[in-house]
Amino acid sequence: MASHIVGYPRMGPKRELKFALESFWDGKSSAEDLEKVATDLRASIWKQMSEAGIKYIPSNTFSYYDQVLDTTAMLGAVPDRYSWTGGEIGHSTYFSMARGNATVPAMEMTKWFDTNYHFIVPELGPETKFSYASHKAVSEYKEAKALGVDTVPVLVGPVSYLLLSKPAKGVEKSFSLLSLVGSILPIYKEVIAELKAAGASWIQFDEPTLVKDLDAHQLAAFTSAYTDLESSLSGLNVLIETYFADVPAESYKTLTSLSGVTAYGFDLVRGTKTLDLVKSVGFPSGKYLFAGVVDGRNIWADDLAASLSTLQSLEAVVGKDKLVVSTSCSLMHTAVDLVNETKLDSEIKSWLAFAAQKVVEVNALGKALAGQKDEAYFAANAAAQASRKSSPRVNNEEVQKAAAALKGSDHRRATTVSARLDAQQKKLNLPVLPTTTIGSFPQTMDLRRVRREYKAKKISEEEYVSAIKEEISKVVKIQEELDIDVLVHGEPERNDMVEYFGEQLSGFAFTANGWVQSYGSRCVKPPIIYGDVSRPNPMTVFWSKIAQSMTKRPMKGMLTGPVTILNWSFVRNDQPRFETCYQIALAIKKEVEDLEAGGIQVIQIDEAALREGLPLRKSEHAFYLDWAVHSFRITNCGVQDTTQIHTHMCYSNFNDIIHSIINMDADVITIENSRSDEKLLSVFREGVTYGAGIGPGVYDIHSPRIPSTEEIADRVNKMLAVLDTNILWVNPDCGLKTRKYAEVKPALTNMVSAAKLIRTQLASTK
Ligand SMILES: CN1c2c(nc(N)[nH]c2=O)NC[C@@H]1CNc1ccc(C(=O)N[C@@H](CCC(=O)N[C@@H](CCC(=O)N[C@@H](CCC(=O)O)C(=O)O)C(=O)O)C(=O)O)cc1
Ligand SMILES: N[C@@H](CCS)C(=O)O
Ligand SMILES: [Zn+2]
Repeated sequence: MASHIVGYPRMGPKRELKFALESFWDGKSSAEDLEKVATDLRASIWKQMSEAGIKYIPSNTFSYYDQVLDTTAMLGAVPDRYSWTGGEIGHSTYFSMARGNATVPAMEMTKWFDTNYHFIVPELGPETKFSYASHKAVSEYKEAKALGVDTVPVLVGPVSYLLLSKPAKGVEKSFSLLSLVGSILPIYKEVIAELKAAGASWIQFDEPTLVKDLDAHQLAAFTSAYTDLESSLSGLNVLIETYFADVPAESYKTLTSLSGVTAYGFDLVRGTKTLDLVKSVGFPSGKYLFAGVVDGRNIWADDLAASLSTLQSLEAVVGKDKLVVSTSCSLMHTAVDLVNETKLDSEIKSWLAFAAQKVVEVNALGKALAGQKDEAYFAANAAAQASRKSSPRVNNEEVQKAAAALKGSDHRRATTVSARLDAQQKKLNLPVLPTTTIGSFPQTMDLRRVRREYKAKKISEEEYVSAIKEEISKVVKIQEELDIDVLVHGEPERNDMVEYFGEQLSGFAFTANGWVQSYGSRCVKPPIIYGDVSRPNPMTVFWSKIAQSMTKRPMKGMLTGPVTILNWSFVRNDQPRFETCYQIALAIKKEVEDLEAGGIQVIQIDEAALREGLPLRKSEHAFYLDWAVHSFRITNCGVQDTTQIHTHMCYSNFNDIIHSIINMDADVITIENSRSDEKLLSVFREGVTYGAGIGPGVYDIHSPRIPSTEEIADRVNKMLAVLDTNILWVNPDCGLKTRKYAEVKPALTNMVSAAKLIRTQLASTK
């Protein structure tokens, strides 16, 4: 029985690619140095899969930055502003598109479906010229072949590529991206011809948009694209890979009717309904089913007995020789190798499988189906599954009871937001258009070193506390000098806004090397939620009280909300996500109450990831929003009217969920906005009644650019045209942790000047 891997992490087990990239970008190493690291990483991945016995090993899933950007490079679809003059796209043009350069900003980055990975959004218009400008897919295929590994080259499919693109500036309203299908297919045909000439016998097209709600026109694009490619593809086995959810029934029909396609890959972890479709509707005879039973989005060891039983039931439908065991999606969304986790305790470790271990699981399932079951391996797996189910570390009855008691009730603060804002204003006495920041201040090398040395026990607790206090005091002073109204402590004690809380909550484990790529060279280390969640001790109160003691101005307590902790962690798969979310909500509630008791009058509960956690299919939105918003309200429903609750959100595409946001019932919401002013403001223009405080970001923190006072004032004035003066706050888009002080100080100076300028104008027109 054959086995297949959809894709593999690129960063390397110790983030070798990250360090090579950053060193190259800093001019500290050459292109050859970078390429050598990349070549070695690819070789070791192919070797590992080949030695494990995987039959269908992917190539071209490596990337220097992003696979969608690689496709843009392959198609030569470089926006004019990068002044590319043709030929093979080199590092300079490629990284300029990804990161911008001294004169030109980067292309837009957005979330890859509902993952924490970001891709670079192609910008296409009627004027875009396409040409075959990156031979990466072919050269990687040849590179593997030279190492003795015959791989399956992977391409982002043409229809998903177009559906994930955005219309170039100026043609936003008038242009249909799918009209370009005829322009990009000739390039795909050139790539296919070269792959065939190089000896490829399989090709994989990733078409993940097939799991979304598609209309008839979009579905027709799949039929016409693959019909057009059919003759070029003849002689090749063609796999269309879908992932992240089930394929809707209508799309399943279209997909399985495509001619020229040999195989279909389905995510059977998040797409259990596809499993039902295969069984009830049927599967085209003679075609291969790549059954994604091993979860690529998580770190749990597979329940091999359960997967084997699923696979056996599929065998009966598609035939023994047509079933291929696979991962649910690319393994790039999970951690790399459990072998490097030397500090994780052995019981928890026995429950886990990272990418390297998942490759072994896929192969073991394939062999078991072929009658060569490794009994010892399966028995060890069954024992680990049983130990996880019954472990007292997983189950905490008290927490389960408290979480169960939450269901069915509303958990809402007793008074209206306007009454609360009045009560708070009496205490806080803020000016109109109060200024604030989102939480983090620049994370300098020194600060990272202090945290690292403390973790490694190279400095004492005393030295650590004193270094962090000094940093907080510096940040407080800067804000007072800038005359910001509501201060933050700068989050210097936090490695990451989710990992930091995970490290302090019970029911969480954390890794030493469990990095997952978030964008480019940036990685996150999601904590692992393995058991019922509780908060043994206060997590932020110590630092918040110290920070508040340094100033007379209000100091925001700074927490990450339950939905964001959930969405950015590896979550347990033995209970519904909402159960875990309610448990985290109760833990954060205790922290909120302790902050309030400690004299903190303004508490921000970040829900940066609430929007991105929205399910891919509309039919599931209402249920998610209901428990997500409820979880947020649980955290703060018990505070006094005079305690001001803020929340902050990134990715401001809120128009479709504005009523849920209002329903969160926060006193103030700060929103990332500066790249989409118009979008956000249009909601309010359309007459949505909004009475809480709101701070749409007035400048983009992702860019080193310093906004002028006039520019910020102009933005604020635009907002005042649709929002009441007494509810508007002035703040940047998001936290400042990735910026330098040389950028932050002038930008905030201009922000405060803009607020003061408009306050004066408002006072004179009264
Ligand atoms: C807001 N965002 C976040 C997301 N997800 C999260 N879980 N957290 C987020 O904040 N998703 C959406 C966005 C994504 N944005 C970012 C932005 C920046 C990063 C980033 O910079 N990541 C760092 C690692 C962060 C971290 O945990 N650092 C630790 C440890 C530092 C470390 O590993 N040091 C090295 C040595 C390096 C050195 O400085 O010498 C080591 O110890 O080996 C810390 O700061 O203490 C990154 O480097 O990629 C990610 C997502
Ligand atoms: N408080 C966090 C929010 C990031 S989304 C920060 O400022 O970094
Ligand atoms: Zn943010």
